[in-house]
Amino acid sequence: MDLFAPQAGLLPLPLEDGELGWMAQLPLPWSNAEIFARLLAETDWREETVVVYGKRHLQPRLSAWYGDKAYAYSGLRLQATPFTPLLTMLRDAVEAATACTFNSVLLNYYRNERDSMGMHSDDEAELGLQPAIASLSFGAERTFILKHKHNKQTVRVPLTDGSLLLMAGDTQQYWLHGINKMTKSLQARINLTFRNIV
Ligand SMILES: O=C(O)CCC(=O)C(=O)O
Ligand SMILES: [Fe+2]
Repeated sequence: MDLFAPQAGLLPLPLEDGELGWMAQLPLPWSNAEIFARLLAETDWREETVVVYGKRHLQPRLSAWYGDKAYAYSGLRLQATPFTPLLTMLRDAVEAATACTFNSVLLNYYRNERDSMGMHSDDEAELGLQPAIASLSFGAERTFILKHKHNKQTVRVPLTDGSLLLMAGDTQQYWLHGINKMTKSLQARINLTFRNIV
C-alpha cells in the first residue's frame, strides 16, 4: 500500500529508513480552538505513575487511552474505553487523510513547557510490524524530535495547531521520537496518536 498517494493529501517528508507524511491542517468540521476546548473538557485525563529503573515517577504530562482493546505502554496497563463521538469524528478525519484505519488513540496533554515525552519508539508487539501511527496536534506548537538509532541523524518536525504527522514503514524500527521540555513559557498542547492494535 502506498501511504503517501497524492489523494491522501499528506506531504512526504524525506526520511532514511522510515516514512513520514505531514499536513499543516487536517480538514475538520470545527475550529482547532473549539476542538482543543472540547478535548480538554471531555477527556478523562490521568496523571500516570511509571516505573523507570525501579523508581516510581509521575509522567510529565497527562494522558488518556481510548480504544476497543486494552494496551500496555511504558509499563502501564491501559484499560479499553470506547471512543466518544468527538474522538470518532477526529478518527474519521485522520483516516480520510491517511488512508489507514485506527482502533485506538492515546491522548497526551502537555500543560506547559515543562511537560514532555522521553525518546521512545512505538514498537509494542500489539502494533504489529511497520505500524502506521498518526499524530494530530492542537494548541501550542511543540517540536517533534526524531533520532536515528544507529547513526547521529536528528530530524525535527514542527507540530503546529491542527497539523497531522503520519509515521509509517520502518520508522519505529530505526528511529526514536520524543518531545523535549522547553525553557520558553508555552501554552498547553493536546496531542492524539491514533494507532491500530492488531
Ligand atoms: O506528543 C507527541 O506529539 C508525541 C506523542 C507520542 O510519541 C506518543 O504518544 O507515543
Ligand atoms: Fe510515540
